[in-house]
Amino acid sequence: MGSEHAVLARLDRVRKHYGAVEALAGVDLKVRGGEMLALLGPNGAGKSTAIGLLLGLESPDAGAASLFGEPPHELQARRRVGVMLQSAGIPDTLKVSELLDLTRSYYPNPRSVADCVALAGLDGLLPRRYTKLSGGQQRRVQFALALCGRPQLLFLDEPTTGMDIEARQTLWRAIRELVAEGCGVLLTTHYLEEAEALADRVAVLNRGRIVAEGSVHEIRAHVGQRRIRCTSALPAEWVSAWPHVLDARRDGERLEVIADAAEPVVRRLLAEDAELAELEVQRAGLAEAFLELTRDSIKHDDIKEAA
Ligand SMILES: Nc1ncnc2c1ncn2[C@@H]1O[C@H](COP(=O)(O)OP(=O)(O)OP(=O)(O)O)[C@@H](O)[C@H]1O
Repeated sequence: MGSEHAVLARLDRVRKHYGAVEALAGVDLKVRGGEMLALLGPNGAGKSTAIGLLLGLESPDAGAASLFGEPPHELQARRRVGVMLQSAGIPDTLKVSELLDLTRSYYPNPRSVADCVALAGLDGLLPRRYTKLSGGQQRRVQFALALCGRPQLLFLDEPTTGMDIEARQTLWRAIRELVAEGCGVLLTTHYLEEAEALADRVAVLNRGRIVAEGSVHEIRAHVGQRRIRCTSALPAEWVSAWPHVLDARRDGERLEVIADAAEPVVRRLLAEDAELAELEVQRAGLAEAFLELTRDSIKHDDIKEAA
């Protein structure tokens, strides 16, 4: 295996409790070079805890965390990492240019200011005071600070929260460029389209457990749901009561049906409505897969807890 896909960070059977809360309940995770891993999960699933352990900000109760094969708190390992966390802890009296110069000075071979500005979309922001920037602009500066040391591994904890579409697309472009250069990226996000657009692999965390892991395609394939769209006058409430139909809704003339099997539903749609047109059947997206996976595991846990 080339160094490109070497494992840069890993959790091995990691458990972490906060009092009675089991934040991670035996998690295995690997982040490789030249790859983006998206860590998805509902609020409180354990995503930030996993990142905190990989960065050495927290210690596991059991199992092991490692960064470049070393304990994560080792300075040598941490120098090779760029981090964008939800709480930034940035000194707020400085201008953006001063923040960038200061952070670049920590690294032996930093990226040029011009590169950082281009990658993070900081045009016009360098002379501005960090505290006076909008939330989305501050996130862009945090991204520049995360990448200015030429990290081999980037941790991005909900990086695009508060960004407008253009800023989000600039960040996506930059992330793709960094991954193509061989950087490993661990991304957490609540925007599933972000994971769908960027991730090579997805791990879904729920209640401290990995409930699914694989490519976006594999995660989608985990669930058998199909999305059926057509132009039809059939009432959505009626269709939603048919066998195999999980949900049906109307958007103007278009009827959208989520089903656990496409063929019987399509046959009945065609039989009930001779005028039906523009029929499309798709595998459901990551959002549906994610909801189903996390819903199933909640049910599963509830059953186990009740037993
Ligand atoms: N320092 C702490 N003290 C006590 N409980 C904590 C602490 N940090 C996290 N927890 C709890 O551990 C669980 C996992 O939290 P974590 O922040 O890792 O979730 P998350 O997946 O990052 O959530 P979000 O999407 O809301 O950011 C939650 O129940 C949370 O309340």
